[in-house]
Amino acid sequence: MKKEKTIDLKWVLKSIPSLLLTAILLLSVFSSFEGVINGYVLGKITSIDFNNLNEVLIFGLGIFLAYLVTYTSAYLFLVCKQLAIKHLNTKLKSELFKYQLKDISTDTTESLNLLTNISSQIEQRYFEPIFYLVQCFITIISTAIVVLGTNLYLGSIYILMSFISMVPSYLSRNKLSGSTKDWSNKNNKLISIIKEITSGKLEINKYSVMPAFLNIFDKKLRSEEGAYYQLNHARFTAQYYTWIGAVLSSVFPIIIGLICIAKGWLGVKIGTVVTLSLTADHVLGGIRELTNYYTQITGTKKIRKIEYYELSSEEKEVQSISTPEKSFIELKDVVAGYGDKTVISNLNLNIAKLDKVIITGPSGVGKSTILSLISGQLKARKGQVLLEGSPIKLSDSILISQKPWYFVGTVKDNLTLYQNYDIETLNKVLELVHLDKELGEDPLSFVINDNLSGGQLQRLTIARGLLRQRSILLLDEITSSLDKTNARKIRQLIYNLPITVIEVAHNLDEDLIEKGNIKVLEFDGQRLHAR
Ligand SMILES: Nc1ncnc2c1ncn2[C@@H]1O[C@H](COP(=O)(O)OP(=O)(O)OP(=O)(O)O)[C@@H](O)[C@H]1O
Repeated sequence: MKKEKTIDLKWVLKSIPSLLLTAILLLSVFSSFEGVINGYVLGKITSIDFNNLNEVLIFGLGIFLAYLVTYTSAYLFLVCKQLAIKHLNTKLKSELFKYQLKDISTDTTESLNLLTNISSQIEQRYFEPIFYLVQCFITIISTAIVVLGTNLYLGSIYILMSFISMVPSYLSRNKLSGSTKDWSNKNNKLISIIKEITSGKLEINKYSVMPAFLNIFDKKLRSEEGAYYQLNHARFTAQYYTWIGAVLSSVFPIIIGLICIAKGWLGVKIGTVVTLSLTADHVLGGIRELTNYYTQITGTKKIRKIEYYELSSEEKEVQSISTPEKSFIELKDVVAGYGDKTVISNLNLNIAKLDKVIITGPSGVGKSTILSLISGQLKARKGQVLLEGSPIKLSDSILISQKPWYFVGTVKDNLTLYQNYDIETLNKVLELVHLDKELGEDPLSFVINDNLSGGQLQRLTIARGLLRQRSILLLDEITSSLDKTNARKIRQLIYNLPITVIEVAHNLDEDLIEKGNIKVLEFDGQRLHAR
């Protein structure tokens, strides 16, 4: 099921503790005086009585405290902002990782790109600007009060004209957003090719085909760098138009002010124009910065939209459908495929409880696709995949592939996945998969670190599933990377397990098939025939 999560203002506000948010707002107010404090102090100096030393000293102390409060607030604002960003980054990365884990269709490259590049882009171009935008907004209000207090009419003209500078960034936001997404896609492709080449460097060197791969790498690199250049070019162009807007918005009010002086209108004096031009610059500057931050924020719209495909909730109550008594796993008129391609059409299959079934057939006909359907990884486009009459779930089966998953850690951790199980149960499953005697005196404490064979890892994965009492074991070509002896050993083990087994295989062990009463089904791409 396709889902979407957007990192937006509501998400940001919910992620920061309210006390910290209040502190940031208050500190923004106090630090906003930075823009007007010089003008205010210089203005006041003209009205001091220099014959009164007390008044001079009180004024001196007053301005010292005003500067101290303003700049201490500016410092504390930065500290609190960074603390808030720490909260946001932690939540963002942990949520992104969570979505990546839910989404079985994404690969490692996409996950890495999201957790590193995209999250740092969101930090720098969304989280940071939000705080500066708030600070700018408050600065604009406090300076606007001073400007309007100097001359209401001309001051209003200065402020209204400053909005011209917002137009270019508003117009360029879509272009910027598109360029950001384009760069992100190309960067994704570059990371992907780096991963592919580095993981295959042994083969590449063995067959002396490095130049061809370097050529592909160069092409992707050029494409990514080109997109990065286009992104920055779009940013600078937007910035240039913003500057032009800002120039127009500061020159027009000066001209109007000068006309007012010439005509003797609105009580404007040369001093008013000078004062307004000096202080109003901070309103303008604030608006210019505000539009800049606004441009950055809107430019991240596409990368803040996280799309993921989640399997439907496993806990959801499912409606039971009546099925023939013997049927355990049932595929009913199933249609399935990938993208535009249909691989399975109207397939029917019934497997009884504890059956041991091998599915064989030509390469590429869809045998693994049948396993993906039964494992719950792939959803049928039409028809039903049922377990005892209810839709099959991801958690109903154990799926073993050629390359079993493990992590560096003890056998116990790899079995329990940090859940609580008693030692006796753990030893029992190790015994079932014959791993109890191969890993030294204390097999549960054995540390796995690239030191187990493919077959041992497959058996460890089976034990992991047996521990969780899964009733179906799905095997996808597990013996293709094992030698004959090991392949036979693992099959003997599997065929004797008290659960339902479905194996996809090319190489069959006819001896075991006969002795174990194993059913062999041949898939020709259309139907499954008993051999
Ligand atoms: N994730 C995927 N995305 C797109 N197409 C896929 C995907 N997985 C498989 N296919 C395509 O579906 C078809 C069936 O693939 P599948 O792996 O099920 O066949 P198979 O019979 O198991 O093949 P083999 O015996 O070679 O492993 C193939 O044409 C394959 O290219």
